[in-house]
Amino acid sequence: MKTLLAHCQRLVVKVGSSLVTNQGAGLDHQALSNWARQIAALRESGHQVVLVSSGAIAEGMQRLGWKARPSAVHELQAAAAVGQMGLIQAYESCFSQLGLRAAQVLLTHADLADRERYLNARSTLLTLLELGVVPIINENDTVVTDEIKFGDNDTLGALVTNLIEADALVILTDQPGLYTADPRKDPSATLVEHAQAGEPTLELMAGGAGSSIGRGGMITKILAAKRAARSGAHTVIASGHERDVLVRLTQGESIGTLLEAPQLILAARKQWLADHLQVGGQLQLDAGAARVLRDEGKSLLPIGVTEVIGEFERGAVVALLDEQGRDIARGLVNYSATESRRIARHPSSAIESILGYVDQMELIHRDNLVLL
Ligand SMILES: Nc1ncnc2c1ncn2[C@@H]1O[C@H](COP(=O)(O)OP(=O)(O)O)[C@@H](O)[C@H]1O
Ligand SMILES: N[C@@H](CCC(=O)OP(=O)(O)O)C(=O)O
Repeated sequence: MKTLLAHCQRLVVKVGSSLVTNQGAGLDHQALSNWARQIAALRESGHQVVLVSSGAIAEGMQRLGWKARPSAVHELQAAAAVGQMGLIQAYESCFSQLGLRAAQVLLTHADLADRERYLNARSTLLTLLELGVVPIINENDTVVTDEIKFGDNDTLGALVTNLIEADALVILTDQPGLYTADPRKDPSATLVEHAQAGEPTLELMAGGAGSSIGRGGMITKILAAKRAARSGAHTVIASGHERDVLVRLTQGESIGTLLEAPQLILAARKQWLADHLQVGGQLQLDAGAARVLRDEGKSLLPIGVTEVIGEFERGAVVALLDEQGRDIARGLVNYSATESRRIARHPSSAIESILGYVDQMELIHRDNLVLL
């Protein structure tokens, strides 16, 4: 069990408001530089890390000189907009001192529910990781209100985990992990070291936030672990104050609470693609394309498509038909039906001259394709 995280290469690390701020008084710069140093060490050891960080509202309150968290949503949104500047400046300075580039990415849950935006966010994040950049994500609080009311970046962490198919979600908070009851209220509560993500009993243990700074509490972390497990990712809930917590976790040490995903990533993703999305259209494949997909696990290139059936947007789920018309696979398509029709039967090298731009060389990337 100890070694589970040791096998995880792509990680989403989420740090909550309760950690990022210094008892509510602005940002804890020492803590930020500490995580940046650990993330730099992780990159050195070949890991890819996306950071989901809260703290915009807390920092905004400090900058605006507000003593108490406002209850009016528009004031929270204003504070988040002011504070996000400080948050990202602080990270930028920590990472640049370590010779690492960071990038700011603001997302909403709705962005990730929209297929086209989902694919755009996915390819941007994966490109940033390939470039060795550390993406720092927060909610785009200006355009949403639900999240800000519940203060729940845990869910965003899980959605990002699903989006980039991370191997693990590490949720750092102000407690050593999940306890059998809220330890602030029940001193006899004990630490849960290991459980299966999605186990219903976990939800009974978790209470709301313990401080006036954090909002979601443990329940959002438990639900985030359940969601992360849908794409096969394990979740660890641990204290952000624990020395070298990220480095030690990836070395296989058992710290905090490990919520294990029941399925392997590919199996879970397969299930998700096969179960959760309706088919927007169909692509008729030639015999060669059907064979390499089936036997060699390749991506689908436009040259192997003979006909495009239906109307769909980029990011739609389409069915892939073999020469006999059998539905052999599902996949998320990188081009709309109109574009797909134009590039079908052509080599990928011709995409740019036909469409005037290239998004991806594949019509459907292998990672977004499941054989039935
Ligand atoms: N079963 C539990 N185990 C641990 N902490 C719990 C539990 N139930 C509720 N909590 C509370 O959840 C808080 C962490 O959530 P929150 O304040 O929202 O943090 P964050 O800002 O890191 O998301 C803890 O400080 C604790 O008081
Ligand atoms: N996006 C906002 C609120 C997010 C939030 O409070 O989340 P969390 O403390 O992680 O449960 C912020 O950065 O302040």
